[in-house]
Amino acid sequence: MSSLSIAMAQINPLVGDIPGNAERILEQARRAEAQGADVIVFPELTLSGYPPEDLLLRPSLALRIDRALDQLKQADLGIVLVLGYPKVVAGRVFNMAGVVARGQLVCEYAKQCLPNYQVFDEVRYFVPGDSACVFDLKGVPTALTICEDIWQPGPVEQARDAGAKLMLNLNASPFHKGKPREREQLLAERARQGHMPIVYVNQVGGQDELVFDGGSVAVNAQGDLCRRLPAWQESLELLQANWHDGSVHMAHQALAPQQQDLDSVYQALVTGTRDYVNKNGFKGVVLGLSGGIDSALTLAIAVDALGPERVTAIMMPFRYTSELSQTDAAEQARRMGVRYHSLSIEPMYEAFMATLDPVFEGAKRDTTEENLQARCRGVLLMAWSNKRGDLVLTTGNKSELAVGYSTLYGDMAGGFDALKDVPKTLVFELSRHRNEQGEVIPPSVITRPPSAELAPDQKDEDSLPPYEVLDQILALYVEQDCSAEAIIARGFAREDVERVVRLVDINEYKRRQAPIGVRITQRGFGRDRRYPITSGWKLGE
Ligand SMILES: Nc1ncnc2c1ncn2[C@@H]1O[C@H](COP(=O)(O)OP(=O)(O)OC[C@H]2O[C@@H]([n+]3cccc(C(=O)O)c3)[C@H](O)[C@@H]2O)[C@@H](O)[C@H]1O
Ligand SMILES: Nc1ncnc2c1ncn2[C@@H]1O[C@H](COP(=O)(O)OP(=O)(O)OP(=O)(O)O)[C@@H](O)[C@H]1O
Ligand SMILES: NC(=O)CC[C@H](N)C(=O)O
Repeated sequence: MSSLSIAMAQINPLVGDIPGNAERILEQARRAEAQGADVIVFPELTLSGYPPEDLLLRPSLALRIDRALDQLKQADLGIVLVLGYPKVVAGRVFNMAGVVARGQLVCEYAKQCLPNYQVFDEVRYFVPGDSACVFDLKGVPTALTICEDIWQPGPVEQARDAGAKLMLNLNASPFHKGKPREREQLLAERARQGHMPIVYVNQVGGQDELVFDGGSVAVNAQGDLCRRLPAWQESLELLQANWHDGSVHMAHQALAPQQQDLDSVYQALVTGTRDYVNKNGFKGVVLGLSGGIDSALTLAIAVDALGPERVTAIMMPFRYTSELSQTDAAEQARRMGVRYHSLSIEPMYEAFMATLDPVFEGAKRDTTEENLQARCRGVLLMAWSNKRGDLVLTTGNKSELAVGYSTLYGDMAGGFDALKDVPKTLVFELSRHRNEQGEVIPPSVITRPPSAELAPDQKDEDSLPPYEVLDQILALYVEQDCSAEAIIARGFAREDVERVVRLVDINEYKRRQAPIGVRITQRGFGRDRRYPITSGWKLGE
């Protein structure tokens, strides 16, 4: 019998920072070696980060990767490195996993299953591999696979047939609600199918609209979960295995708890916001705090992501802003300990109207005046951003973005929208959930009916179906691709469905100009939903 100590390195690489990622790899490898690990496993495309998108098309890619691999080979490590990188071979790019041992690249495996659905478009960049890679790891025949390879039955069966007794699987598997459970079920099935344990290492952290939860795990050949790393943080943990009677055996070891859905979604929003702000070098964030629930939840996320000292909230009252909105906003800012200012938009609104009145020639009031209020606020927030170097957080939720219930260059002006993929009903649930950990949002913000306060006594539900109904229709239409008729057949009022579906379709132009935000569902308004703006498609079908 011999023992094998496997370090699982759940790291947060920075996309494109190949030298920096090589340093991160070396730092983790030295730590793992000092703890006695034989091998260290990193996530998919460790050197480039995931997804590198069109950086993969840059002419200097091969040179940069070769330089980093040379640095790793020359590092004089006693531990075996298993890492991922894009590899250019005769002008074709492979999504590669490589094993570096004793200063040599001892074997390489090219990903065979290239995901090309939802947010993934690997076929645009990579050529698939066609064979298993089994190498000797302290006497154990060990196979490599990369992320999507494990979502299909082929590569595991192929590795088993090639004699592998252990599988190391490198991942960049983005989060959506429910995904951690889905992955663990899948891994159990694959381990049983391959008759071998699988060590699954995922990356963690935010990358533009994607967020990676980590949640790396190891399952034994029977499909039992033996190890789970904590979600939403970098983690380096050692996994002990024994090799005897021709099999790798793993006992149950520490299992970080699996989170409830609301916890994991909230953490996804916090992680996505934090990494966007930090990785893009912003000092902090600023947002308009209206006393409504969207900006309240966005503020809580920002503070949990960055700490109160990096967050500024600005209330910008107008004649329709209620007293309650102003006291709630000030109270929430106090509870969260953030910088708070109140800047009236009355004078600038009046100045715009005075300029426009002669050319509008007494035209009746409509949404023009409402949008002007939102745009005055957008101008102030962007001025703060320019002067102070803070990123403007917008606050639009998925329901609003779906139906175009927001103002271009007004409340849509900004750089990042934490709630972009969060339906309004989930905004309420998350706000209550956050308050259970400490009441940071004044309860009246959660209990009062939502209003844009752009006209006297305005309520969102005067112009939209109730959010419970709206969100169900949107989930069916946007996330599940149902037709309007199919949604009506499920019992929703024809009038509501036709109106909502029409609004979704005609507001594509607005979403194309919206800031990016954290994707937490299987279908966000981003990389995974690409509709033409100019389109003759009959609405809603
Ligand atoms: N296909 C297309 N391609 C490119 N641009 C297109 C376009 N169609 C219109 N446009 C442009 O877009 C303009 C219309 O968009 P926009 O100016 O945004 O204005 P619009 O969508 O007409 O109005 C904003 C709506 O959002 C509501 N709102 C505003 C602010 C906050 C909230 C809230 O509660 O969160 C709700 C407000 O009550 C109103 O119903 C048009 O005047 C035109 O310039
Ligand atoms: N009086 C205000 N002071 C500061 N910011 C405001 C004010 N009114 C609106 N905003 C900004 O514009 C965003 C959209 O606000 P609006 O009230 O129109 O819609 P909402 O979707 O109900 O948002 P919220 O629930 O945050 O009020 C707000 O989240 C906030 O960032
Ligand atoms: N990077 C990948 O291959 C990811 C694809 C995979 N199905 C996942 O989401 O986990």
